[in-house]
Amino acid sequence: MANYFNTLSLREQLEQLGQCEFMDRSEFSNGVEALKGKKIVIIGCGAQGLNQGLNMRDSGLDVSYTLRGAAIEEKRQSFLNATENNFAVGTYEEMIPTADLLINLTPDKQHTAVVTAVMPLMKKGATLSYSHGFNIVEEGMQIRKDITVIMVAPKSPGSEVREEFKRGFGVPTLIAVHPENDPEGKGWDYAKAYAVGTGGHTAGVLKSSFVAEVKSDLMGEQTILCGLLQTGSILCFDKMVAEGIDAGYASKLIQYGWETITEGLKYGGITNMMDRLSNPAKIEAFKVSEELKDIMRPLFQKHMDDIISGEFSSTMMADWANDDVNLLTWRAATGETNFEKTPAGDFEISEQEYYDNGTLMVAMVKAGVELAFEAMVDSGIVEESAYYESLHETPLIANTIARKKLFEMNRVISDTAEYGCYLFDHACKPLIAEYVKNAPINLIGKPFSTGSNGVDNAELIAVNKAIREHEVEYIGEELRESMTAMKKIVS
Ligand SMILES: NC(=O)C1=CN([C@@H]2O[C@H](COP(=O)(O)OP(=O)(O)OC[C@H]3O[C@@H](n4cnc5c(N)ncnc54)[C@H](OP(=O)(O)O)[C@@H]3O)[C@@H](O)[C@H]2O)C=CC1
Ligand SMILES: CC[C@](O)(C(C)=O)C(=O)O
Ligand SMILES: [Mg+2]
Ligand SMILES: [Mg+2]
Repeated sequence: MANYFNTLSLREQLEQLGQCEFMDRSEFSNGVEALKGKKIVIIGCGAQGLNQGLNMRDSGLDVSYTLRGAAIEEKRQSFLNATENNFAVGTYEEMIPTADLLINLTPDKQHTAVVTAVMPLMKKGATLSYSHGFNIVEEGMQIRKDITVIMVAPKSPGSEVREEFKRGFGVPTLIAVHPENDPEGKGWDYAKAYAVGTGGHTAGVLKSSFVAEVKSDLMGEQTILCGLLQTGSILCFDKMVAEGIDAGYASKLIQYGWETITEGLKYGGITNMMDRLSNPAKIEAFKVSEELKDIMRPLFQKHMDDIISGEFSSTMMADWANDDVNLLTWRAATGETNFEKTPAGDFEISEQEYYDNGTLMVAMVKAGVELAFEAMVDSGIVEESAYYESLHETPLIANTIARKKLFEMNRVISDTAEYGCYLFDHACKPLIAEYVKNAPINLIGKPFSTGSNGVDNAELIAVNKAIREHEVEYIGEELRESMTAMKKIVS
């Protein structure tokens, strides 16, 4: 199998990378109709499998699960996830021949083996769905020609796919139909109905391509969504402790701080997050973010370049073939960091204090969102997609850190995201460690401005203008207009 993207001509690559159309809510007026009465079978009941299935069942669809034999015999967690939620579960042989829509929600590393095993059992004319297109795009998986191949990719961890749905909202979702596999022309109707079933249409759906989803998803998860939150957590914690701040306080400020400050981001973009700071802190955070952007820009660009060229996927697949040695080593090292090992202390921290004492964290988020957005757009990824993959999803990942720190984030995200997160973190930490170490103490753990809140008018006006005029702010304002059902998480 060859990397599918690399087999395309440059013209085709650019065409597929740029495929992205924001779908008006009226396009979902038929709701889940196209899948009503169809038999939906999900393979795997993990982070996405369980939560997508719960949403789809609540939306009136007929959902059941198939698991590999050993998972059923040994009553593994995936079996318990499905049965404790009263879903029917069966072996591949029992369930797959009955499926009209078979949804592959196993880890990406397993896709070639899983799809090879299930394909012969699929009935003629059935549909196969993915929530991430790595197997098709980076591994060049070939699917039987009578089978329709679609993708419904929530831009969110599985846990938040469910939590947002229960709040009456959803998560932005990319849908696609594989151009090589749409023999009956039903792919888009199925993908649309599926996105309604998971609640994605309430947040925004992009009609995209497998290629655009894969290249943007890998970039978001490696850099701003997971990689930089990990680097920032470790370095900000060590900095505070080195400056004599109570370790329990530092641990709590970071564990819950990302969630709190990025809630401001989700509601009103970088502008709103920065507006939550005092004027002097905002001016300082702006300067720091510009300096961090200059230091980190080459790293963000390298990740984007390696993702586009296929260098990243071949490196990760080499690790898969090497028993995940890098992944497991990095995972163990993360567990040994001081941040991870220090429990959050018993401190009351108000919502505003997370901003006031987290100027450096705000600057890191601003720098990371803007750099990821810029690198994606420079590579031909459409702004809407780059926005979902950088700004909108950051708070959804931050929610997982609030639950159980980096362990929880890396447990909940996919195997590709976990690998990419560590890869970025290991390159980013040495790059910005000195900068963070030498930063003034009042950038983190203490309020930036303790005395006067006075600032120079001209400087404040220039900073506000620069913040508001970044492209991510324009597209964000437009996309957030249709997010009328968005609900508050941090109160
Ligand atoms: N994690 C996330 O939040 C996101 C994931 N995605 C995509 O969704 C897909 C699923 O990822 P995710 O939910 O993280 O996966 P998980 O690792 O959470 O789930 C794995 C499930 O697959 C089963 N499984 C594992 N190995 C095999 C195998 N060899 N054969 C059959 N079943 C297997 C496991 O069951 P058992 O081991 O018990 O057999 C378990 O039920 C991926 O394509 C991912 O990129 C997309 C967006 C976000
Ligand atoms: C951010 C990681 C992700 O892409 C996701 C939750 O969207 C994943 O692969 O887990
Ligand atoms: Mg993703
Ligand atoms: Mg991903």
